[in-house]
Amino acid sequence: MGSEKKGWDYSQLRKYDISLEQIPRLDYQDPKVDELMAENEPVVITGSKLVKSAEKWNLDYLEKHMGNGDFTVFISRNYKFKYYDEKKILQKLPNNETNRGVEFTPPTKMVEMKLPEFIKRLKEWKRGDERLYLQQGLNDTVGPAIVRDFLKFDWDFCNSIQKKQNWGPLTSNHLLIGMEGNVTPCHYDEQQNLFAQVQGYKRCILFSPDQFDRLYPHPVYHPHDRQSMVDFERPDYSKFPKFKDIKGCETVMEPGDVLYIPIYWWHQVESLMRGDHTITINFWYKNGPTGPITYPLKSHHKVAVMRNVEKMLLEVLHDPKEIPPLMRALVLGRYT
Ligand SMILES: CCC[C@@H](CC(=O)O)C(=O)C(=O)O
Ligand SMILES: [Zn+2]
Repeated sequence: MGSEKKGWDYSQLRKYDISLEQIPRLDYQDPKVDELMAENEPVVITGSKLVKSAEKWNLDYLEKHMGNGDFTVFISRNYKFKYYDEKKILQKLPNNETNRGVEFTPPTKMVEMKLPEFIKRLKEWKRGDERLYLQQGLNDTVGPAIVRDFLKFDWDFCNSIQKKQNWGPLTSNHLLIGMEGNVTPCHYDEQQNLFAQVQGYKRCILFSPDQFDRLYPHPVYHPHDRQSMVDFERPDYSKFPKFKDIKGCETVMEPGDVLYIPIYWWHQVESLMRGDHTITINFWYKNGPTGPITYPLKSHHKVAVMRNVEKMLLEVLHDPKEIPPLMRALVLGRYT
């Protein structure tokens, strides 16, 4: 996959003991793109003009035109930005009761920051400093120039995909400005995703939903729901033995590339080390109505079933510790 002529090389990729194939890279006019997407298979779509109007979005342009709004910035003491759901953290409610969350220390701080401050900290960053990752849903607080660029995205291109693949509505576009070396650890989302690279190089490592039992997601009630418990750089094979058999695929995104990340597909995303900052715009879509059910169920349907079983068991048992003995009694010696 190394491609010096394209401005990056292997030394900028973090090293993992994982077998990875290449995600196909196909021109946006290639009919095979639609076939792969229809099969919920990832594909890098090249040559589209989806975010061409944003190719001029360098830091100076953004500072000038992004407006004076507050942007959501995550701050990490290391290079990882593992997502957590605040609503699942034990919280004191106004009436001194608590929600049904869990004790949890967030691994990153989430702050609201003006863009000039974010850019200043990005430019002044040196090794050992806290890392920053701007992750902001694009909304109408941005300046008119950005709105103009946004309106000039190739909406015919993504709307035609949405229609062909029978997806639900576009729910959001997130602007992602990451520092070189930042990593979003392995997780899955419950939406279809067109992941459009605007500036810099981003490595995307993907795993099919059928790798669920090799990636050990946190329990559904945990703030790190949907996130893998496995630390790719130092996997604990005693706790996560099946991770040894993990099989995935990867690509290094270049400006202009659009990666289709299918719903429920695991992905880990890294801004190349010793690269420049990266800018990405993602397009999250609700999934469309499930087509005709065929048996055995597809792996992503089984993930949805497992999530529902977990939620139901938590609802009726209340205590997560009651789940393993009940599931063992239900399965062992009876279904095994
Ligand atoms: C907030 C979204 C982060 C992104 C990964 C990355 O670019 O670091 C991702 O996981 C996605 O687009 O689904
Ligand atoms: Zn994601």
